[in-house]
Amino acid sequence: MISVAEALEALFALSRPLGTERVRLAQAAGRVLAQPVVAERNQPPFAAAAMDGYALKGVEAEPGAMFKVVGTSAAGTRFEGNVGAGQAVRIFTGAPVPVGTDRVIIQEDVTREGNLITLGAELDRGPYVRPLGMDFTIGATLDAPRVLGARDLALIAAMNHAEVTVSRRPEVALIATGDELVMPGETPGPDQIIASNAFGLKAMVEAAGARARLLPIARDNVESLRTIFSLAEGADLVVTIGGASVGDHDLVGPVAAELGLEQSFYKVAMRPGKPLMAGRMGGAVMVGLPGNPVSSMVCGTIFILPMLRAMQGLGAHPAPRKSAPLAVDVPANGPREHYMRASLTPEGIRPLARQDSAMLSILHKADALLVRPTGDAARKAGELVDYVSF
Ligand SMILES: Nc1nc2c(c(=O)[nH]1)N[C@H]1C(S)=C(S)[C@@H](COP(=O)(O)OP(=O)(O)OC[C@H]3O[C@@H](n4cnc5c(N)ncnc54)[C@H](O)[C@@H]3O)O[C@H]1N2
Ligand code: MOO
Repeated sequence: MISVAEALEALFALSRPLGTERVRLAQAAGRVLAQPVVAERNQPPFAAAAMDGYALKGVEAEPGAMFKVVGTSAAGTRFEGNVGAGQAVRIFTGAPVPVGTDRVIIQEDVTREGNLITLGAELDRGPYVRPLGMDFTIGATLDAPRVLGARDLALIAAMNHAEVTVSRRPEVALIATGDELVMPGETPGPDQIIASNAFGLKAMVEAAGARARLLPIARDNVESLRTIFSLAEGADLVVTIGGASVGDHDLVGPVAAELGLEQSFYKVAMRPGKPLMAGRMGGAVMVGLPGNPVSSMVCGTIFILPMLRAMQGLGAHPAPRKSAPLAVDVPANGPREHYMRASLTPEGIRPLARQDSAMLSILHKADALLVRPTGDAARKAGELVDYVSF
């Protein structure tokens, strides 16, 4: 059995970065920016008013001073003239500050009669002028790679780009296997259960930028598995769920081998998730997840998500870890790296009472996976331990 770190290395070796494509900005949220974005303009492109009021020369802004209003500068339509001594221009937020002025007096500090304004006894400090390029200037760069979020997209739009170059979304085919499974909403037979894993994994991989294809359930026979594998044609990553262990009905490995799987590894020293397999299958990477519901979701978090990030050009990095003090004592760990379902409390991280890899209700309560290294000694409450957040 190989270690989790070795398995991840092998998976990264299989996960080549996919190509890139251009997408409209409105479709770019959540995508991975593949090329830097460079500002094509200054923002603001002119000195702009930050408040509604009157633009005038700052040196003339004395309490009680009077000015003649000679025009208007609105957002979108500037005042074209030159503003002389004793003159002011009515101005609105976002409008270009006229030539000859460098200060905006807010309208609350002004009384106006006809074309004459008088400044109040106490003036706001101002100057309420945003200099040209105050936000960013031509050539300012947003670096790649990065996952594009709301703030990135607002900035890229302001830089005047209608499209961006992003990594192609990984196509992920999800194959649940087992005679015991029926789809949610169907009526299970007496010995059947509901197929849940592929739904959790679909949500997980889509949140990581992939496009998921939920294939029909493959039955525990060679023909059915062959047929469903053929529906995965064209995917970048084929993920099977279940049928990975050593039982007579665990046929995923043999059928995948018959279909050309070049196996990279089988079995990892981790708990849950031991019977994990992976390899290259034609143009795709194949990962065989264990069927136990918690095992498949933990393996999704620890292996599939980092692979999807690597495929999208974000680099080969394990699931990010943080550390927290233990809220309780924990016993020594065995020979497999243990990802314990745990909750983060004000007292520290606390493993949940039951750790059976079949229990989705426990996984659902957990907000962290407490990582116990292989052969780790017993640990006391208060000792710092690593965890992976969900
Ligand atoms: N003799 C041994 N038995 C087992 C070993 C072993 O080393 N020796 N390993 C155990 C471990 S650890 C795991 S994990 C499981 C994984 O087995 P498989 O990957 O072959 O999974 P299945 O047997 O198909 O299913 C296990 C369990 O999960 C349920 N399941 C499967 N798919 C789904 C799904 N899509 N949605 C919900 N539940 C699913 C299935 O009904 C079983 O209850 O093997 C141990 N055995
Ligand atoms: O490896 Mo299994 O996933 O412990 O239940």
